[in-house]
Amino acid sequence: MNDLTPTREQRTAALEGMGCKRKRVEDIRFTQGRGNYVDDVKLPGMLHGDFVRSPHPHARVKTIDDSAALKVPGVLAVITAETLKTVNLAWMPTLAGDVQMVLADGKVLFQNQEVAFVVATDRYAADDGINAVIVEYEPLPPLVDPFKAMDPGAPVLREDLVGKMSGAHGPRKHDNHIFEWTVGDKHLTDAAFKKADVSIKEMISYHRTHPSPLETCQCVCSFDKIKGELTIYGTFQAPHVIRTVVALIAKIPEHKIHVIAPDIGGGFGNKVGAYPGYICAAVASIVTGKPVKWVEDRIENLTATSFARDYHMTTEVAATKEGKVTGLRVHVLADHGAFDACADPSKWPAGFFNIVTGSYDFPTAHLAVDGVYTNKAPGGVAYRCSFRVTEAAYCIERAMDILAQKLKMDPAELRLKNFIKPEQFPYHSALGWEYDSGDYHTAMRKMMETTGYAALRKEQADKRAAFTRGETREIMGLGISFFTEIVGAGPSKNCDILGIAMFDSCEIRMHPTGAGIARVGSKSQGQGHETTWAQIIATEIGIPADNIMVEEGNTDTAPYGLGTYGSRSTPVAGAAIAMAARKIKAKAQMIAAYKLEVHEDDLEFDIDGFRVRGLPEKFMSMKDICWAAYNSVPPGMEPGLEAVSYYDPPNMTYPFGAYLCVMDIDVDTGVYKVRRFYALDDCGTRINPMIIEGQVHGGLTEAFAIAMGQEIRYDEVGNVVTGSFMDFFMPTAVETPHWETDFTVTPSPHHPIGAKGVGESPNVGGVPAFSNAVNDAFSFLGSTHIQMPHDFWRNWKAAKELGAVA
Ligand code: PCD
Ligand SMILES: [Cu+]
Repeated sequence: MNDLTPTREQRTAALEGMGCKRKRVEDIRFTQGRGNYVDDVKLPGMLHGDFVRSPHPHARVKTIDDSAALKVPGVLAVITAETLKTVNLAWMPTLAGDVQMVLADGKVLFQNQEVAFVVATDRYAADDGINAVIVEYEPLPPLVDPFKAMDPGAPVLREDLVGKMSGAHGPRKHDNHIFEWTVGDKHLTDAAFKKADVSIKEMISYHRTHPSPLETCQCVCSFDKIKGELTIYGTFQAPHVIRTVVALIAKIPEHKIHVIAPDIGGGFGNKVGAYPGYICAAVASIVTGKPVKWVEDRIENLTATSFARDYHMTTEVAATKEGKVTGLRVHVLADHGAFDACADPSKWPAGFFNIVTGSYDFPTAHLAVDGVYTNKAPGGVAYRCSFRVTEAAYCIERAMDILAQKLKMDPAELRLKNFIKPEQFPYHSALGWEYDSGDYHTAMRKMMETTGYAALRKEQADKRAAFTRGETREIMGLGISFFTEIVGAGPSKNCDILGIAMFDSCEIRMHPTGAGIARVGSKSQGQGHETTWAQIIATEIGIPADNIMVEEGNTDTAPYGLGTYGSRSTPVAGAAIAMAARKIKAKAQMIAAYKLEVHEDDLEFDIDGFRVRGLPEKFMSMKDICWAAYNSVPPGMEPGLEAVSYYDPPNMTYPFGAYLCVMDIDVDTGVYKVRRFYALDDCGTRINPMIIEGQVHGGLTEAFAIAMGQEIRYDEVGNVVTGSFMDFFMPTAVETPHWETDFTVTPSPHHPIGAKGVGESPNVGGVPAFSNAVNDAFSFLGSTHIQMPHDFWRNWKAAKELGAVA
């Protein structure tokens, strides 16, 4: 060896593999305005479609008169439910087993519901056309309050379901009832409550909100009449699922449908489902023979394509007087809006809400969820949380604080006392999950030490005393959240979408010169998959990440995958990538053995190639093996170096974290200041620490938004009053707090590289930390639970109701 021979460290660094803070390769195009989004797709002769929407939350549609609209210059067609009926597309199936109107069929069920689709030569003409369509409505009484949905005299919303006393998830109790879902042991839980020394009961609501990605939902549909082929460019988090759904409902053979999800400007769950715009643009393209673009505006996005949360959780915890939890009972009233279009795996009507026992060792628990229809937009998407996990984490983390308050115990101490212990993993929860791994005590103690938790409590006690003496008008809150996420849907034994098992896939093809392409079934919306997927391959096969091109989103080239949401890409697609890489490596080893004239078993992998055991100078680099794969493979072996893997995970992964929010609130104005926010995340093996940090920053910012003001609100007659960023809180850099991030590493025992998801964790853990901080600040004035969102006005109102403000 001479001085120019790279060291092992240098060889490892050159790969930029797992653990490296590799710069995001996709940002080169994004930061130079060279991204290719759906709105950048401009096809020759392309038309534009836009919707006539209902001003009423609940009304009968008497007539739709399009004669004036068709006279508007540039308007070519007006599509209504009647048009769609001719192709059997007036209604579409939802992911939750319900059906949904594509365009109003006799009735409208929420404000801004799609009523007619106007197709024109440009967007302006389409808009003029919309204004010229005359719709005659007969208003009906709106049902806004979910608690009144099952009243005997409640207006019946879904006339198509009248008399159907059973739905996709079992029996229905009322015409406005969708399902009841129960888990756990009711009998044992009731017994635990009877025996309990202490118990708490609280109605904890997680208000309706919306993911509102920067780029709204959109598509371009182009039907080629001669070939009978439909190409759809769209903002899809799950392109293959869209292809299958289109094949099933439009009866076009699946190989004649090309779905392409180009660059996506944020998804956050909003782009999982299928919306009327996609169907209408496709039908319009088939009818006109021209490509048709549909791009929703901000108001349409906020008010019509999906929502998140809207869970009303009556929560009870039983405990001993020493603070050991003995039982959990939760009833959820879930407001699903006008159609059940919840984006969950098919068998899970309330997603994975049964993770509600959280990080604690509850010997017994019982959960019941009732889903109801109201005159609100349909949806129920995850919004940066794996299928109702943020609702569950909020529920249990608020409840633990309320219990601590009742027991007069420190909430950190109460948590430490009840955590699942490291030796209990794999842990079987009372509500049916098997937690793969965790070390909660270590994470919690690290959080407490790093933040100086004890000193902060002391400061709080002093401030409270000063407040009581009238020396200050500021109160201080410490918001702890210790969450357990469940991500990586999922094992095919219990997770599917419309019958398709939730595996994921990767195909790697190595080229002769030591570069390659990896095609994956996931679809990045900003997460940085082009960067991180190449890092996994780099470490696995010893080819620099820079030499691996990652491609996602084109259903013609990518292997079938279930897409990106629920932080499933790392747990599922990430595993498929590692497994495909290992197949490449196994073949490479055979080639190297042949070339080095040794037995395969005499070789060991060494960073970027294979070395003969005991003969360190006999080495063949991966790069050279790639070349050999195309000219001198062992006799009988097929040339080439490529592999495919479809990975069905044996279990979910369970990331966790310990967060602390330190907040000061001025009682006279309700103005809060987030003094500190510390977030420790454990996502197992870390692929790219810089991307993880970015994910945590983004997720915490959304958590901050949700907890502190963001809300989709309806007035009492069903008008949606938060339809723009004037009213819907979207924090900018000005409001956003400073984030302190930290980590521990507890690998997943079943994942090939030990990684768990992380993208959603900060939202799941963040919301309770903020809310607990506000509640903790006010608790000494006598409150137990103040409802989110905690904007200035509500804080001031809370202070007033608690007698702190005259
Ligand atoms: N351990 C680990 C984990 C992870 N990672 C990284 O991180 C990321 C993320 O991941 P995950 O967790 O796996 O996830 P994903 O699947 O990929 O994704 C999803 C998520 O993601 C998040 N994030 C984000 N970002 C951005 N930028 N954008 C967006 O849109 C978004 N979204 C959000 C959401 S909402 Mo849902 O849908 O609601 O359910 S779900 C979600 C990527 O890149 C990866 O690779 C690493 O590195 N390591
Ligand atoms: Cu969720």
